Amino acid sequence: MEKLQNDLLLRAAQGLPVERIPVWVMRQAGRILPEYRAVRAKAGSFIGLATHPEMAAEVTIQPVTRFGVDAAIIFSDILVVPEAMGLPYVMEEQKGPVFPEVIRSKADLAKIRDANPEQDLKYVLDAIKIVKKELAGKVPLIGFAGAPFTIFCYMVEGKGSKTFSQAKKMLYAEPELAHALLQKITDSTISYLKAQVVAGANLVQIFDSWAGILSPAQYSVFSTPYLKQICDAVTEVPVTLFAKGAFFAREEMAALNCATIGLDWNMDIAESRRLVGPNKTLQGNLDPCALYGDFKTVEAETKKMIDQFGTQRYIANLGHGVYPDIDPDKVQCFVDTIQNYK
Ligand SMILES: Cc1c2[nH]c(c1CCC(=O)O)Cc1[nH]c(c(CCC(=O)O)c1C)Cc1[nH]c(c(CCC(=O)O)c1C)Cc1[nH]c(c(C)c1CCC(=O)O)C2
Repeated sequence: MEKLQNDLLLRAAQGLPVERIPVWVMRQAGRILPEYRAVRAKAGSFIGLATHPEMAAEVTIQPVTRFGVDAAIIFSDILVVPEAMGLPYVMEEQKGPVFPEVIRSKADLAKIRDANPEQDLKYVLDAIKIVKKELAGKVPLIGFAGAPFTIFCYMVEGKGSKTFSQAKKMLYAEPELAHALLQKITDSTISYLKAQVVAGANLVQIFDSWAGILSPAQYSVFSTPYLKQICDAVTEVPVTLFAKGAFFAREEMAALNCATIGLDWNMDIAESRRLVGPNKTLQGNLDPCALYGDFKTVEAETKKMIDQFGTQRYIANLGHGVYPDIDPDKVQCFVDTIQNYK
C-alpha cells in the first residue's frame, strides 16, 4: 500500500480520527484559476484538454499547489462514459455539453456498447498515473463518475435542461427501456471506476447531479438500485455519493455500501446527521454563492458550517461546484478557515 503524507481525507472517509478537518472543493480544477485558463487556451478546447493526459494532469495538480487542499480530483468529465459507450459529446462554448445523437428507442440502445476503459478511456487512466507520480503521495487522488441516472439524463435528453423532460418521459412511457439503458450505463461505470482505482485513484465520488428532478418514489426505482450496484462492486476504495437535490433519499443512501454522503446546501446539517446515522462520513455543504461575500463573510459562513458538522466523520466542501467567476482568494479563505479551525 502506498504511503500518503497527508491521508486526512481517507481517514475521514473511513471514520478514523483526524487531527483537523480535510477539505477539497468541487470543480477546484477549472475556470476560477488563471493558470487553468492558460493551459485550457493551449489545449484549444475543453475536450482537447481532457483527452491530453499531460495537460489534464497539470490542471489536476494546480489547485493542490495553489490552495493546499487535502485532495486532488482528476480533471475529466462525467460525459466521457457515454462517449466510451459510443455516444460522443461536443462541448459548446457558453452552452455546455451537447450529444448530436441521443437514445430514445430500442434501436438506439442497440447501437451503444459496453465501455472498455483500458481502451476507450485510456487517456483518463494515463492522466491518473501521471498525477499519482507527480503528487508523489502528497495528497490522495479522487476519481469520479456520473451516477447512472444523471448520465441517462444526458444520453436521452441530448443536452443540459432545467427539467430533463425528454429523459423523464422515458421513465413513464417506456420504463423497461429506461432500465435497460440504466443497467448498461451502470456496467460501464463500474468497470471504469475499477480501472481508475487500478490506475491509482484513492477514493471515488459518484455525481448524481440531476437527482433532484425525481420524486422520492422514482428515485428509489431509477437511481438507488444502480447506485447500490456501484457501491457493492467498488469495494477497493471508499465511495462518496453526492446526489444533488435528493434530500428525500438521504436515509436510503445511508443504507448503501458507501463511506461518505455529500450534502448540498439545501440539506440541514443536523437533520442529515440524524437521517444518515453515525456510521457514515458527511461531506459539504456551503452554498457556492457564499464565496461572493467579503472575506469576513466567507470566514463566518464557513465557521458556522463547521460548528454544525463537527470535526470527525466530516469532509469540508461546497454544496456544489465552485462558480467560475468566484475570486480564487475567496476559495483560499474558505480552505484556510477550515484548515485553521480549532
Ligand atoms: C453535470 C456534470 C458535468 N460534469 C461534471 C458534472 C457533475 C458535477 C456537477 O454537478 O457539477 C463533473 C466534472 N466536470 C469537470 C470536473 C473536473 C474536476 C473538478 O471538479 O475540478 C468534474 C468533477 C470539468 C469540467 N466540465 C466542464 C467544464 C467547463 C468547460 C471548460 O473549461 O471549457 C469543466 C472545467 C463542462 C461541463 N460538464 C458538464 C456540464 C453541464 C458542463 C458545462 C457547464 C460548465 O461549463 O460548467 C457535465
